[in-house]
Amino acid sequence: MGITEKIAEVEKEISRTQKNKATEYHLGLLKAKLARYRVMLLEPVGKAGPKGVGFDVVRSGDARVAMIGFPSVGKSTLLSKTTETKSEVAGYEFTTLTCIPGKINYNGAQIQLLDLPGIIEGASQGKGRGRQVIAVAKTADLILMMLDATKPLRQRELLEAELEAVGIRVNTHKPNIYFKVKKGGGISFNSTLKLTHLNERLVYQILHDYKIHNAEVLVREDATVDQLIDVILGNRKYINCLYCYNKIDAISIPEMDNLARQANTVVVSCESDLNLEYLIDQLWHHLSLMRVYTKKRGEFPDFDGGLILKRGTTVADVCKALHKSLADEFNYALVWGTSTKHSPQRVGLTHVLEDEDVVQVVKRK
Ligand SMILES: Nc1nc2c(ncn2[C@@H]2O[C@H](COP(=O)(O)OP(=O)(O)OP(=O)(O)O)[C@@H](O)[C@H]2O)c(=O)[nH]1
Repeated sequence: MGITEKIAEVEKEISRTQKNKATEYHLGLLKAKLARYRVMLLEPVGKAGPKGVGFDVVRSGDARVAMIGFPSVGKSTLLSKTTETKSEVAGYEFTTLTCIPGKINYNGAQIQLLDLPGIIEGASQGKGRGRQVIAVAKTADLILMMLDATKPLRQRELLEAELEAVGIRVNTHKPNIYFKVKKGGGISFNSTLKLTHLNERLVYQILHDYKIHNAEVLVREDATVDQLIDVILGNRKYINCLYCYNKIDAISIPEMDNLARQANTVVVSCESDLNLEYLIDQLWHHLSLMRVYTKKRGEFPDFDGGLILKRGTTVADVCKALHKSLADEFNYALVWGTSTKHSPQRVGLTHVLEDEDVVQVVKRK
């Protein structure tokens, strides 16, 4: 029996099994098995496929957004409406796969938008080009899930299930579980709170299933079996996802209102140019980007050449971005903006900046 058949069989058994306290243990083991098979399918050992070639798009700009969605949801239309002129959009063609990168300029940042065509369906089953596409999706700072507002809501569930199956976790945090494989000493299992999904026996069995006999496990949240498996496998990617419903020109206002109220969701019409600016603004926010302007003593801030940084950036990061030795010569910085009580305020290297702050670095004499 091939891996795909084995996966199908375990999936069938999981869906057949009723979910209750009595079956929790059995289900946990099935999930561990399923995750193990999926890893075998997606990351085959040996030289199953050309590594590093086939689907490699040069990273450019300040952030990368991977757009996924079923065919004909309007991905190409969005790309042509929001990104730079077609002549600058290069097509990367590798066998059957074409990935089109476009560039969005917003707030002085360059955001690379990748159109990963028709990708994801069947990717978790190891079908065709899926594997390389997933590798690219995993390098994204944000996933933009394009959905068709005129189609049933199930499309979102299908795409989410595919992402889940290939090890991409969206809009969630890394489980708070400490896990370390050891050379000896058996398995030590502890938790800092009462667990409702995991117990010692189940954790031992799952680790046993992965042929891990010596390890330290410390669970610091009421984690599920799936979260434990994610931590054991260790190759999960936690990426934020923005849901974009296109074609709102073709649905009623109450329907649109319903969609727009969902979390992390933007509704647009690419064809009628509705709400596209808001979509780009939301991309910027979900990417957690911010601008910081620098200023020399006695001069106006350089509002054209701002630095694009991740939210949570400190003065030390700005120094690093400006010059590698600047932090060593640093005396103090003056900051104007919302991160300070007064403007300007004298701050040190650890001061956390906010969007549109102006920074003047004063070096030691
Ligand atoms: N009503 C409506 N139709 C749209 C809108 N945006 C795109 N379409 C139509 O949807 C169809 C598919 O659009 P594309 O941009 O080619 O979709 P795609 O997702 O790139 O499709 P693939 O290349 O097959 O992956 C086209 O006929 C568009 O005219 C929209 O906002 N409203």
